[in-house]
Amino acid sequence: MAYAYDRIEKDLKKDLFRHFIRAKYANSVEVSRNLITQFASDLDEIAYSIWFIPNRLIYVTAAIACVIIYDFNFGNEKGGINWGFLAIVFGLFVILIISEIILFKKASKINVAAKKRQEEDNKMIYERINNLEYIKSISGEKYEEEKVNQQLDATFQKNKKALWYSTMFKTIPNYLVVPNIPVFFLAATLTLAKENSRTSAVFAIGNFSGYYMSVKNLNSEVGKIVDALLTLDELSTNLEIVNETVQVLHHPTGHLPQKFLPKKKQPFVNGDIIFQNVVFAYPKRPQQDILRNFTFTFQQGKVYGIAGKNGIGKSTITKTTLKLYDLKAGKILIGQRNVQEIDTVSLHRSICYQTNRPTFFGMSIAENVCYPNNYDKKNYDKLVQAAKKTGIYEFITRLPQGFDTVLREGGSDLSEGQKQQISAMKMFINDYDIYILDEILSNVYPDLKEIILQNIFDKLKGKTVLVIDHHYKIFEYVDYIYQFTGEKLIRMNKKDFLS
Ligand SMILES: Nc1ncnc2c1ncn2[C@@H]1O[C@H](COP(=O)(O)OP(=O)(O)OP(=O)(O)O)[C@@H](O)[C@H]1O
Repeated sequence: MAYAYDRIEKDLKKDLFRHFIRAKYANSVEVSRNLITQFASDLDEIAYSIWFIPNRLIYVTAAIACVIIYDFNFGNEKGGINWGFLAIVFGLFVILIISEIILFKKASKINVAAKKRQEEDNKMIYERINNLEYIKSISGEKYEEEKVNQQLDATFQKNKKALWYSTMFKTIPNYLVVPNIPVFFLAATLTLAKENSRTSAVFAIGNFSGYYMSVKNLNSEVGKIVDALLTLDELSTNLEIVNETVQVLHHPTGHLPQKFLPKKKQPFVNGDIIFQNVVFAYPKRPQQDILRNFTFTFQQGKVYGIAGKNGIGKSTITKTTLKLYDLKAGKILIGQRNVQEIDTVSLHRSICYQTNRPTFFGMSIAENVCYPNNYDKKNYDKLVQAAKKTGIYEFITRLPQGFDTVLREGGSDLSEGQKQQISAMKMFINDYDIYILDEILSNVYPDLKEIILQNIFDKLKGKTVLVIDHHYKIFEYVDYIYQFTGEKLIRMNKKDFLS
């Protein structure tokens, strides 16, 4: 059993662009990593263009010169034009040009395919990074930065060697040296042609066939090289990706480009949450089962209040619903789908998880509130409304940048109550299927909390809502109240409970 993000981490180890994750944090070693990658990528581009442009020119010019010289030589010897020889030469030319065209087409095809593959890889990696970010933010777990950085450094050193090896011994020779071998033959032919036309004819044929062979070899080599460059373990030689990294690094909010975010999709048909014989223990304490053969159905559209002793496992019910951890046994289904099979980002897009300890990314208030969707300025009015409903509008408008104020990572520049109010804005901006409210607004003063709760529960009508709290006043808004024991949720009489 492992933390969900540990699992994702493991997957990421094998990715080409793993170092990318940390590149989001400026001033880190990743900046230099990316610069080296960019350099290598540029070099590759240069080598590629050199091979395709000047080399072609040299060949074609030299080959035409060669034909003219040979023809003159033969013609002079035999007292006329040697049509047979000329035909052979032109025949070879035709083969050469056709092979050039095939090669060019193939190379372009490979490029298109490679680009598509890279885009897919990028998308997948961005999704995973996003998942990781979610899990970090939602679980409140501290990401093991040191450990990850050490791993990344080791990987980077390994990759650096692989990169230089590839550049020095694969890319440059393949693109520059190999195609120039026939040029040497061509030069030799031209020199010899002056002295001995028969020898020169042999050289001419040797030259053309040599060239033809090398083009043919390159034909397959191009594919292999592009592939080798792309699959270089955990390393990006792709300029586009590097540019994206640079964009991410330079973006004041450091968040991921929208095009790589997974499209919003409905991961389940309704908001029923079904726990089936769930056994769960935290990975750090595997012997201590918190959920012990727990079975329960939370129905779509109902509001549940969950009470219980400290440490009994109320929050654990919600954390397992969010797929933050693996289960020891049993299943959790949401709208008939096993949560383990639902993509984490889609799952978290459909579940609004509010706690008394909200965390924030180092991006603007507007972006934090809209996250994981991108903030669209068209939604400004929605933001204003949400801020008013959560009683934080005055505070935000007093900030010089208002909703565009960039928060410190974690939101350390806000008071605890303000964090909870800003986080609660999410409920008025985005539409979710399931809402988990775990001791929300615990630091907001009682009168304001009352107003905000009224607004929240007005908004959440018809949604599945799980409310966990020790301040039972919030349970006035719920349909059912349950007491959690670790094994069971025991239904309480609402009136008696609240009196
Ligand atoms: N990340 C973790 N690793 C190990 N044990 C944990 C972790 N998080 C919680 N626990 C343990 O799991 C048990 C249940 O915790 P949980 O947070 O679900 O309780 P709770 O009922 O919500 O408590 P409270 O009302 O105090 O918030 C506790 O004994 C806690 O110590």
